[in-house]
Amino acid sequence: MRDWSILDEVWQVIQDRAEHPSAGSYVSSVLTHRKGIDKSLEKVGEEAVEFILAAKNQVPERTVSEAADLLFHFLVALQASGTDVADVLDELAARRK
Ligand SMILES: N=c1c2ncn([C@@H]3O[C@H](COP(=O)(O)OP(=O)(O)OP(=O)(O)O)[C@@H](O)[C@H]3O)c2ncn1[C@@H]1O[C@H](COP(=O)(O)O)[C@@H](O)[C@H]1O
Repeated sequence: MRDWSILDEVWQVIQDRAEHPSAGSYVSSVLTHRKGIDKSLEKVGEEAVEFILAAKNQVPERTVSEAADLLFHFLVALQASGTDVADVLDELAARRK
């Protein structure tokens, strides 16, 4: 099984964009959007719907692509909400039986 380090890598770059916004960065454009946090929350909603449709219609390649979009936008939204992904992982770990 592939390890999950790519999620950590993407999370780190999102932190970096939040601390040092840069022109030409998509993440920066979302985090500094005039709509504020609503922009990233809208993206999570859109990508969730696209993922659901792809999975429901059993289109494997599209399901993978939409799942990646959803994970990415979810991480951006966590940052926008001031939530540390480490707290989310701790919460999951605490639920292990
Ligand atoms: N994983 C992603 C990723 N997935 C999707 N996207 C971008 O998300 C945007 C959303 O596209 P859509 O078609 O959903 O919508 P749109 O209408 O074009 O854009 P919106 O106005 O709705 O946001 C596209 O511009 C994609 O390029 C991503 N942009 C960045 N990343 C990661 O974030 C890192 C930092 O990116 P920058 O901040 O751009 O340097 C990259 O190295 C990647 O690892």
